Amino acid sequence: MRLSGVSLVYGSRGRFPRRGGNPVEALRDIDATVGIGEFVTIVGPSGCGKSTLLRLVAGFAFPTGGQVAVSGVPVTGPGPDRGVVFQQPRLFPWLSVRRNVEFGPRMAGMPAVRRRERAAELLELVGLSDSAGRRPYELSGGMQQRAAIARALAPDPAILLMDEPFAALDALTRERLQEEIRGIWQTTGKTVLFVTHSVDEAVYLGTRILVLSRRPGRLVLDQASDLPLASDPHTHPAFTSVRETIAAAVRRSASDEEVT
Ligand SMILES: Nc1ncnc2c1ncn2[C@@H]1O[C@H](COP(=O)(O)OP(=O)(O)OP(=O)(O)O)[C@@H](O)[C@H]1O
Repeated sequence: MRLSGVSLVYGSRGRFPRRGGNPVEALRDIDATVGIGEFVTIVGPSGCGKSTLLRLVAGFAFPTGGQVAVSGVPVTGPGPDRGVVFQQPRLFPWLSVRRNVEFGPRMAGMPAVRRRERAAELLELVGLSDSAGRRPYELSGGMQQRAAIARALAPDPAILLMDEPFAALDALTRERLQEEIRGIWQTTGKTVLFVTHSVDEAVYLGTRILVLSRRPGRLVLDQASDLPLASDPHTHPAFTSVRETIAAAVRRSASDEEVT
């Protein structure tokens, strides 16, 4: 995935019109390349354009400058190669968990037997096998978010885009899901782009951490993190130093100083 000189101004060129408002420059001149299998976290002050960046990769919005390309092809809209998980699970309340997971493959015309197998594999992966027949409202917030992850993975996308997926969960559930998404990433080998407000979460999960400045979002730090995957990164001495580097960059970006 490559972002080349990506800028986005809401309300310019008649796109994303803001009634009665001035154009809002959300992102400015972002250059980044994300390799296959990377887990890239994006962190930065509120309103700096993190979600906008994800929406551009998802194909829900288009840059007003520069280009977003996936596998060398410019993004022209959403596609089965990119699965999205939002802060709210957005499950279909009238469908069972299994049918929610099967929804994408069903739309893509996958035969019923294969669809069922796929849903069963994914529900096992996210630990929801026992809840396959339940409706979303019968599940806790954490379970709903697990179901949303399984649904996003159902079309077997190469890239998983996650927009603050654990922000609405209680601390304990959030920690558990952070651990689980690391496991899922290791098992599936997906490329993950993960937006978060939390420096700890960004450092815990990311093999690479991107820090955006306050609006208009510019890339002020692109930090690789080589914390060992086999162990709990929190317990690794490097965790604290990477965390401090990222936290300092976020603090500086929030106060608009340049990060060198
Ligand atoms: N459709 C829109 N029209 C106009 N302005 C928008 C639109 N969507 C977002 N914005 C503005 O663009 C800027 C970036 O928004 P975005 O949601 O991408 O930031 P964010 O970093 O994800 O924010 P947060 O961390 O608070 O969720 C904000 O100032 C926001 O108000």
